[in-house]
Amino acid sequence: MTANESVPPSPRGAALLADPLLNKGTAFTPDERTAHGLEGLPPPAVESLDEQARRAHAAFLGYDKPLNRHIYLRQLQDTNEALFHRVVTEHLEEMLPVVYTPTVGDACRRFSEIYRRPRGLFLSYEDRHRFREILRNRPHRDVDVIVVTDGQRILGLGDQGVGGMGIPIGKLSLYTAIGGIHPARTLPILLDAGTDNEDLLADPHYLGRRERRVTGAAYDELGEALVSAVEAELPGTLLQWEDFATAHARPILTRYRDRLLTFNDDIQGTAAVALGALLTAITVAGTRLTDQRIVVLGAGSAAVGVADMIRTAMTDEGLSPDDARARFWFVDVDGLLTASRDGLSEEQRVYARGDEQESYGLAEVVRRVEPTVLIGLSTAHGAFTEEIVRQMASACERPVIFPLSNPTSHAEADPADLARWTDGRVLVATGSPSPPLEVDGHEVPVAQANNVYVFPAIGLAVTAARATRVTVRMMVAAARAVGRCAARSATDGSRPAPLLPPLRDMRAAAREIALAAAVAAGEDGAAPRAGEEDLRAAVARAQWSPRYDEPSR
Ligand SMILES: NC(=O)c1ccc[n+]([C@@H]2O[C@H](COP(=O)([O-])OP(=O)(O)OC[C@H]3O[C@@H](n4cnc5c(N)ncnc54)[C@H](O)[C@@H]3O)[C@@H](O)[C@H]2O)c1
Ligand SMILES: O=C(O)C[C@H](O)C(=O)O
Ligand SMILES: [Mn+2]
Repeated sequence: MTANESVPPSPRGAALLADPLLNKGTAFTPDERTAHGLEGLPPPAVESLDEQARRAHAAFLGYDKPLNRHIYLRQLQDTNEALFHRVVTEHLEEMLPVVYTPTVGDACRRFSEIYRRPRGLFLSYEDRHRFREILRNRPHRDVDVIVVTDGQRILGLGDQGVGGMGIPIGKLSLYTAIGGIHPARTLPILLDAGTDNEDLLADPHYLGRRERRVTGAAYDELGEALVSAVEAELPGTLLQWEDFATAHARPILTRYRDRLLTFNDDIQGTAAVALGALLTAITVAGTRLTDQRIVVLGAGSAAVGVADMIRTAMTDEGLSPDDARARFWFVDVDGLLTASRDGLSEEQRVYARGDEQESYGLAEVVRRVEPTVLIGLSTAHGAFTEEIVRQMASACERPVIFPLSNPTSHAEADPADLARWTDGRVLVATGSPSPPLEVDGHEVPVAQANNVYVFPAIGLAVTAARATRVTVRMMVAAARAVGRCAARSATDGSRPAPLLPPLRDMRAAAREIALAAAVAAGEDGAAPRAGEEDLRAAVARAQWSPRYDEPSR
């Protein structure tokens, strides 16, 4: 800071209580209350953070509906960040479905109705020439992680316009609660390109641009305006792309992955968690990755991203690229992807079958292929029917079935049905949280194969290792680390086994996954070289635990 720039005065009194990063509420001590002009403002009781957290948890439980619990927690976050994160961290299993998927989907749908206070930045197409200036209005100077969406493909719910802001906010809450990125160093961004959702366009309360989405060159200009503003104003910040429609997701990633520190969570984060869960599943099943026959329902950016990473792992294990490709059958809304189909993108064409002429539907593909693995990223609720699952299970001892579409209302199957239809032989993971299964009188948790196992760890990795790029090898290393963490908690004999580490151990798992990605970053020249023990220490240091401290602002 130069002599001419003045340090902004620390807020006092009511202004201090209104700053969620400095506010301690009832935890301000009598001395602090005197020193900062707070006497008489909070009620007389002086509480510790733990006491506040217990009271907040009781208040949370006082709401019955998940959306009301979400609103309560968001309001707590906007009032007192340390307290919010303490409560979420301590009750991760209970609160993840409320802060995040599936309830965040409702919060996005009803964004304009439940809106209370601004958070992050809204960048509109009209302002594209002034993004750098607007970025300077960000609430905090130094940012480690940005999550940006344009709201066009929110979970499986389609175009939510500015309502999509719920997703970057939710994801960044978990960057903090799990990855330990300081809340002051996170920035959610909503890129407002308009909306094609007729209900929103007609809704008098809609809070976004009431215009149709810009497309083509204008859309590309919008993305470029964001990237150049971030490069100029926040160089070195991790930029995570989230819930972009498939038509934009991959082109954006291809355009920017070698230019700045960036990744697409739906393509790469999803892939890493799916591969991690698959590696555990085949360990439990006692089979080899290179022997799997994999049917994928859905051929959007998430599905192709998952197959691409599994394919990389297969070639790492000795399969030729062509043989690895031949292990996959993709089925989308028009049926099997075949070489004779028109309109496939370059990434999809990789998986188009040359040996089949007809675009059979899923049931027929499962009958012909006898898959060992069935992955759903289709948004098609209930698409893994009893007939299909029984057919698969008749030809495979331990069918691996991952209905990964979110939220729950779009999942391809319910794990309890899968367990019934396979006599408990299924190895299952879902995208949204699922209640535990009853197997032989025991409760068996169902793994949540959601990119939440990966993105907070990637944030922690790049921050600790001072990485400048997110490389493919970093993501594959993260996936393998997810698998290792899970293998430790998977029971070998029990049916079905949990395929991912328990949510309560996620902060520890995030450190291990981050370490693996950080080591890979060094090997790839994407971060300064450092020894593993130094990196382990750097990761541990970088993981902030929720407490009252002096945030860097
Ligand atoms: N578990 C996770 O971590 C995770 C991560 C990313 C995405 N997802 C979920 O994956 C889903 C898809 O995401 P995307 O970005 O790839 O979406 P997308 O809209 O780009 O792709 C959907 C694909 O499914 C196909 N499809 C649609 N209806 C179908 C049907 N009835 N039968 C067969 N195929 C059908 C479409 O043809 C398309 O190929 C979403 O529900 C999203 O929430 C989950
Ligand atoms: O947001 C999630 O829960 C996972 C994933 O990013 C999705 O788009 O479904
Ligand atoms: Mn997503």
